[in-house]
Amino acid sequence: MITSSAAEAIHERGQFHFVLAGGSTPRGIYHGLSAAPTDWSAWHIYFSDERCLPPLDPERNSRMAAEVWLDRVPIPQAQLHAIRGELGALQASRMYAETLRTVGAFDLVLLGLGEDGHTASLFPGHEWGIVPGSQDTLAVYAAPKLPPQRVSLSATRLSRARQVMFVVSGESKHTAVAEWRAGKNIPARAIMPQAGVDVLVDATLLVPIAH
Ligand SMILES: O=C1O[C@H](COP(=O)(O)O)[C@@H](O)[C@H](O)[C@H]1O
Repeated sequence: MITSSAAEAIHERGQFHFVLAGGSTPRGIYHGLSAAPTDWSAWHIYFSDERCLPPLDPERNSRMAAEVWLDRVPIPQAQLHAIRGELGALQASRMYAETLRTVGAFDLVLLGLGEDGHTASLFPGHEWGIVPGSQDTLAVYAAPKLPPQRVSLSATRLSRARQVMFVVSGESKHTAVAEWRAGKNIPARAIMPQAGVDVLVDATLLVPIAH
C-alpha cells in the first residue's frame, strides 16, 4: 500500500511526501520498506511526532526509522526531515513549522494509535490543533506517556494529506479502537482528511469487543 501510494505520487508529481508514525507498531513496516523496489530519490520523509530526547536515544521515533530503514536506502539526506526533539519542545516545534512552511499536502500520512486513543503526540485533554488556521506543529508538555516533552504535527496539518493510514496492533488497543468505533472524541478522530482515513488493525483487534 505504501509503495503503491509512492508509485502513484512519483508518477503523477515526481515526488512522494510521506509522514511517518512513531512508536513500535510501524517497525516491521519500515523494515519491509528497506527492500522495496522504488525510486528513493523521489521520497521526502517527515515525522508525525517526536519525543524530546537525544538523537541517538532508542526511544526517539527518528532513531527507530533510521535503524531499520532510512539508514539503509539512498534517500537524499536533505529530504529526510527529522524533528530536532533534542532542542526541547518549543524550539523544535518552531523549527519544524519552518520546515513545513513550503510543503503542500502530504501524499501519505501513516499514524499509530496509543492505548489512550492518542495519535502522533496528540493526547486526550491536550491541545490537538483542530481549529482552522491552527499551527502546523505543537510543543507538547506533560504528556501522559514518557517522555513528557514532545513535538507533534497538529491534527489540522496531519489532515492536509491525500491519504491517511492508521496502523493499529495489539490487544492493549482494544478499548481505544472500541471507543473510536463508538464515536468517542479521541484524538485519532480529529484527523479528518478530505478522503477519509484507512485503519489497518491486526487480527487481535478484529474479534468482537466484550462489554
Ligand atoms: O508515543 C507514541 O505512541 C503512538 C503509539 O505507539 P505504539 O508504540 O503503540 O505503536 C505513536 O503512534 C506515536 O507516534 C508515538 O510517539
